[in-house]
Amino acid sequence: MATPRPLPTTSLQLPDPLPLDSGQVLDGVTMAYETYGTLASDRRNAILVPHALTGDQHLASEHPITGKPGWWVRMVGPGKPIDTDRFFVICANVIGSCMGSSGPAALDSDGRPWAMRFPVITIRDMVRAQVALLDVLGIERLHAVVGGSMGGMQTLSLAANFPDRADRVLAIATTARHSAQNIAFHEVGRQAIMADPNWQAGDYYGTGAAPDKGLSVARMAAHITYLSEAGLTGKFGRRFQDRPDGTAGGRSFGFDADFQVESYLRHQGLAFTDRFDANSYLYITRAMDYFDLAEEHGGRLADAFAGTRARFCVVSFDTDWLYPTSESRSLVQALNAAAAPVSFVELSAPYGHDSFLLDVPALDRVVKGFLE
Ligand SMILES: CC(=O)SCCNC(=O)CCNC(=O)[C@H](O)C(C)(C)COP(=O)(O)OP(=O)(O)OC[C@H]1O[C@@H](n2cnc3c(N)ncnc32)[C@H](O)[C@@H]1OP(=O)(O)O
Ligand SMILES: N[C@@H](CCO)C(=O)O
Repeated sequence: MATPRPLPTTSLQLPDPLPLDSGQVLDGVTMAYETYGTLASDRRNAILVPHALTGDQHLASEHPITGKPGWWVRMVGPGKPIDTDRFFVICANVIGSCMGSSGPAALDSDGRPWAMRFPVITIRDMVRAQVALLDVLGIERLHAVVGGSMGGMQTLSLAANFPDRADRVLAIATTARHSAQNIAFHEVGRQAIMADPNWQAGDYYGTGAAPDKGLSVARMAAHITYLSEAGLTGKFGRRFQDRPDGTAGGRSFGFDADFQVESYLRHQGLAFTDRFDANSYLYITRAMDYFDLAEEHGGRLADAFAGTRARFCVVSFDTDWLYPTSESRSLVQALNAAAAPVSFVELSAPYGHDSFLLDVPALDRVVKGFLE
């Protein structure tokens, strides 16, 4: 199958100041985004794909830092479930992130990095920025909005706050509210970053020493939550890591990475620091923790969807303990109570929360079917 041909990453400045949930207003917001496929003359074939916590606009194109394929290249492209021969697909880096859209690592109008002067943002703020981008692109109504994890939160927020903007809403491996456990894991990560002496209250840009140790530990802890016990056992079990000289590993009676799973996590943590900014990690995890769609709409989740005319599809994975199926069921019940048309499927996959990024053919079928 042909590789999708994205336009190169583009960025633009939103024409109007962006009002934020905090009460602040963000001026001169930059949105970095990629598009795939061709916009139909009636502009009705657009699909917005918001990304997850550490994702970016490189949905189906090579990542410029890691050189790896885009994070959903298996899902998006010609003939794929999100078929770029039919649909015009838009993926924008969320505000607060670090791949070109406005965020703590970007420069303020005074030419200095925002750092911790960047306002605290919410999922709804991210969505406001994406809707403003759609306005600039002249897309009034989406064929669909599709996202997993934090991308799924954005699909729900868009449906709730901009009910006329999407015909279909596909929310995968997500939740309508961050739980105490979700917040707790994020707090461990944030504390690891802020305890790193290189963090310097967020003013580390240009010092040559970023809080990589803290960010790496944050990612290690978070990465465990994206996997499943069975997945980790299947991949590594209690096997020892070979030593750097190639000899068989074992108990070192020290604190090297004796076990493969330790070595793997250290690798995941370190690799993450190459592509992600520690302050962005603070801001985006905070936005996720604040996410509570019911609270935003008077306390009853069904009321969040009162004005929607979209069709919904909710997908969970049986091994996802971060956003378990029970949370998807609550979401579906709320959609039912709002009389919104919704289909729901719990898919079986061994990989845990990150199953939505991996090879799960049943997910491909659900996505393709729902977009028809
Ligand atoms: C939705 C969005 O917006 S995208 C989100 C952002 N993107 C991501 O989260 C992608 C990063 N996450 C991952 O890669 C996640 O691990 C997954 C679960 C999605 C990918 O799973 P898999 O493809 O099965 O990869 P896996 O988890 O086995 O990791 C492979 C990596 O671990 C390394 N590794 C495997 N075993 C070991 C070990 N014993 N010691 C050290 N490193 C190891 C591999 O060398 C490989 O490294 P590389 O990525 O630098 O090439
Ligand atoms: N692993 C993905 C999903 C987390 O929810 C990410 O890093 O964004």
